[in-house]
Order: sequence, then structure tokens, then C-alpha cells
Amino acid sequence: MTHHLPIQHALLTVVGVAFIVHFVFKRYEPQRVATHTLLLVAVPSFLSPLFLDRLPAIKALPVSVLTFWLTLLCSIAFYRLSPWHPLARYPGPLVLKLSKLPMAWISRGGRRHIYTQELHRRYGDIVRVGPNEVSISNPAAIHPFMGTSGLHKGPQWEARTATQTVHPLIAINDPKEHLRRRKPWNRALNVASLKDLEPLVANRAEQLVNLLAVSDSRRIGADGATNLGKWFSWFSYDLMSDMAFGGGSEMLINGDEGSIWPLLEVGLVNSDTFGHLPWLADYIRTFPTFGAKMKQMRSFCVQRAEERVKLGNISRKDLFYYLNNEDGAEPTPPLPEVIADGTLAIIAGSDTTSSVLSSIFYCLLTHPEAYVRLRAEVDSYYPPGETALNTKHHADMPYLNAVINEAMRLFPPISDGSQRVVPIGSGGKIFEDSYFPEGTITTVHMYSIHRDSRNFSPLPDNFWPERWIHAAAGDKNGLGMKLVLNTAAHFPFSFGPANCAGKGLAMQELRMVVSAMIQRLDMTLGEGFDATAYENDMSNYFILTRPSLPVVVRKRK
Ligand code: HEM
Repeated sequence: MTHHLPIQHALLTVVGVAFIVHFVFKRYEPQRVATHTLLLVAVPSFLSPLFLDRLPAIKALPVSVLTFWLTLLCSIAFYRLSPWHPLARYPGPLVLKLSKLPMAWISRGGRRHIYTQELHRRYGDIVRVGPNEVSISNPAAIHPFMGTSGLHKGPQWEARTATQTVHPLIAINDPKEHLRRRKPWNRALNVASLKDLEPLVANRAEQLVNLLAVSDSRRIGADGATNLGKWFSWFSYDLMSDMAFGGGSEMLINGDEGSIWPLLEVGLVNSDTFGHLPWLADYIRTFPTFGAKMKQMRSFCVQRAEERVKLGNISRKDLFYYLNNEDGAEPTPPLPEVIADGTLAIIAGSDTTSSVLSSIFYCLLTHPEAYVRLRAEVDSYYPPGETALNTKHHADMPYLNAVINEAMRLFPPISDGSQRVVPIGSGGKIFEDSYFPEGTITTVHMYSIHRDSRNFSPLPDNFWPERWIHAAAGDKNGLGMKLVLNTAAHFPFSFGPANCAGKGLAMQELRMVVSAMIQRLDMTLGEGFDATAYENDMSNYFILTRPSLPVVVRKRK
């Protein structure tokens, strides 16, 4: 008599194996395509013969695979929603506790910063925004999470940088290695080096103002307005090319002939989505069509970096001079390292600065009283005959710096902040009365903190540079209302040893361009400009994009 395995036994075996596979995923977090295929496809297929006694071969395979996957999904969902999950005590929407896919989808729409701010308003200062991830909107977390004894960089860069053989500085999560790679950046952008870089910035700023001052029919619409945002993109790209690659780009003159900005922007949308799904890294490496736009962007940047390497030691001390250790301060780094960081310079250095410049002029042009006040300050520091490109007064100009701070408070280019992770082997992280176990991904949410009335009040959502002036004067109640300005809650360049390496350069650029434009140009918004539409169109793909900013520009009389 032949023995037939009851179908219940076959089903129970498959369910049991699915539980074991869940355990393997939870414990070891396998990342390779081959391991995924083995665990998710080969294992249930291998179990399908158990059903052959009761089912035809054509049905045995789907029954085995579906039972396996359904069990696995239910087991994962049950665990993630259960009170035994280590992040169970943190509130958040159900769908985000279940999977990172919904947040990847929200990011694709470019509104993650607004969505996360709404989550904080609804759920409080600590919100669970992923199965294993929290967002924090308490500025007291900035120091312990991002400072010297803070956490390591999070996994958001895994898939984003999957096309590179070597991680760029921003993606390095081992603090020792990060420190080593950060050294040339610090040498390149310290106070003394910034002095060397000053003429490069001044030349490009001068060129920008000169070109804006002449009416160029190719770039002006029928209403006489030009898109200022585009000019800032061209300016910052040309400048970063000068800095990082010894020149080679003339967008200010030729426009974006090679459609480089659209390429960078589409690449950023994809890489922002992939940032939520680090396990996709190996898929991107394995399948050529996966992340194709990102790869196109990457190879364009790599090509630029390789061209600069071929030039060898040029006399000017640009950023590359230091990245390539041409100053001889350290051993020459391997070429892929230099290329990875040169590529980072293009994205980190150009998109961010042009985003802030657009925001500054959007704020000034929609607040004419601030524009007039800034112009008076520029004129008083730089009377006729003196160029505002000279940096000698920039750091001391209170209103100029208040305008820049305020624009970056409202529209920080990296609005969602930079992710960190509680290191494995650290025993976890305690913050106030909260505990975050090893492996918890955290983000101190910049946009929420910058617009929170507990940190900036009154009118946290309004452009009001005067708040910085009053606060600096210690004038907390003189306005007939309580003024709150928590400088520790303003961190557009992030915080700690892995903060923005280009902060000094960025501030130099912003102060120079704004002062020179205000000194030499008259600007008004194009007819029919809709400020609400402008803000609604500001999308965030890790870096805040710039909608069209039509401005009528004339040489100042
Ligand atoms: C207003 C303009 C800019 C803003 C608001 C800005 C902001 C930021 C932020 C928030 C980060 C993330 C830091 C972290 O992970 O904690 C960052 C990283 C970085 N930025 Fe900037 N950035 C600006 C301009 C620049 C410029 C001009 C450069 C020069 C090339 C630059 C180079 C870098 C580099 C190299 C990193 C990686 C730092 C590291 O991981 O150690 N940035 N930036």
C-alpha cells in the first residue's frame, strides 16, 4: 500500500519553512540577489514535490510558492505590528510600520518633507516612519544623534551609490574611514583655502551679474522676465566645474546645451526613491536596466572626474588638487576614491547652492520691504565705486546673514536631513526617556524642526529676517510678543563630524552672489507670478528643486 502525505502535512511543512526563512531575513538581512533568489524562489519550489501525492504537477508549484509567500508576508506583517517589535512603542501610520515601500512612493512625489512634518504634528516628536526607522523632531536630539559621539551614517546611500565601486564621503558609515576621507575635504575648504578659492567664486559671480545686466533676447520671455533659477543652476554648475575639475563648463554662456541639469534631476528622483530601499543595491549592480537614469548620471560625472585626473597637477589649488592629494600632505589616494568624491562635489556643491539662491530671491522678491532693507545695507557697506564681490564685510553684514539664515530655515535644500543608524554592537541609544535598539535608523527631521513654533516664533512659516536681528540684540519681548529663536535648532548644513564639508564655501558663494546682485541689479517678479504655486511646486528629491522663478532684471541705475 502506497503512503500518501496528507495535504495538511505538506502545507504545514511549507508554513514552517516560511517562518524559518523569516527568521533568517530578520537575523542576517541578506542583501544579495542570489541569496534572495535562493530563499524566496528556490526554497518554495524545492518544497513543491510534497504536494505531488495530492495535486497535479501543474498545481503543486503555485500552491507551494503561494503558501510560502503568503505565510512569509503574514509573519513579517504580524511581527512588525506586534507589541514585541523593538519600536512598537513609537506611534506612526500602520502602512509605514509595515514597509518602506509607501515612503518610497511618497518620496517619488517630492513631498516627503511636508508629509513627515504632518506626521510629527499628528503623532509627536518621535514617529515610526518605517519598520525599523524613526523620525525625530526634537532639536535636543541633534547633538546626541549627529555630534562627535553620535550615530553612524544610515543605509540610505547603499542603493544610491550602488553604481560606484567606492563610496563617496557622504556615504561612508565607518567613522574611522570617514575621518580619513574627510581630511582632504577639510584641507580644501578650510579658512586659508577659501581665500585661494575666492577669485574663482568672484569671477563666476561677476560673470553672472554681467550677463544678467544685459538684455539677452535668447533668455528672456515675451513678458521680459528670465528664469532666475536656471541662471543659478548654470552659475553653480560652472563654478563647481571650476572647483572640482579645473573648468570645462560654460553654461552661463552657452546654456545647458548637453541637457546636464535634466539628467542630474531625473537621476536624483531615482536615487531618492532607492534611498528607502537599500536592499535594491545588488539588483542595481546586477541588472543593467535597473536605475538606468542614475547610472547615466553617474557615468557623466565619472567622465568629468576622469578628464580632470588626466589634466594632472594644474597650478591652481582647486578642490581636486586636495582630493587628489596634489599638495603631498597624504599618500595619493586610489583613483576610484578621487573620482567618487569629485562626483560628489558636483551634486553636493551645485544643486544645494543654486536651490538656496533661488529660495533667497524668491523670499526677497515676494517681500519687497526686506529687499529694500538689504539693498540699503549693501549700499552702506559698499558705497559707489566699491564692489560688493569683495568679501571683507560679508560676514559682518547683519541683514544679509539674516536673509540667508531665514531662507535656509524655511527652505533647507536637504529638508529631510541626513539619516543615521544606531551601530550594531553599540548596545543601543538612549535619548531622554526613549531607547533605540541597535540597527534603528533615525533621522532628525530638519524641515519640521526649522518650522516648529517651539523653536522659531512668531510666524514660523513666514519669511521674517528681522527675527535674527532681534534675537542677536537679545530683544526677546520688545516687539510686544515673545520672540523665540533657538539657534541650535537651525542646522541647514547638518551637524557634527559628518556635517556639510562645503559650508564655508557655500556661505562665501551665497554672500557674494546676493550682495553683488543686489548692488548692481534691479529685480521684480514677472507679471502674474503665483507665490502659492511656486511653493507647491517645490519638490524634494533629497535636494529641494527650484520651480521657475520669472524675474525682470535690469541694470541698476
Ligand atoms: C547652501 C549650500 C549647502 C547646503 C545647505 C549643504 C548641506 C549639506 C548637508 C545637510 C549635508 C549632509 C551632512 C550629513 O550627512 O550630516 C551635506 C553634506 C556634504 N556637503 Fe553640503 N551643502 C551645501 C553646499 C555644499 C558645497 C558648496 C559643497 C562643496 C563641494 C558641499 C559639500 C558637501 C560634502 C562633501 C558633504 C558630505 C560630508 C560628509 O559626509 O562628511 N556642500 N551638505
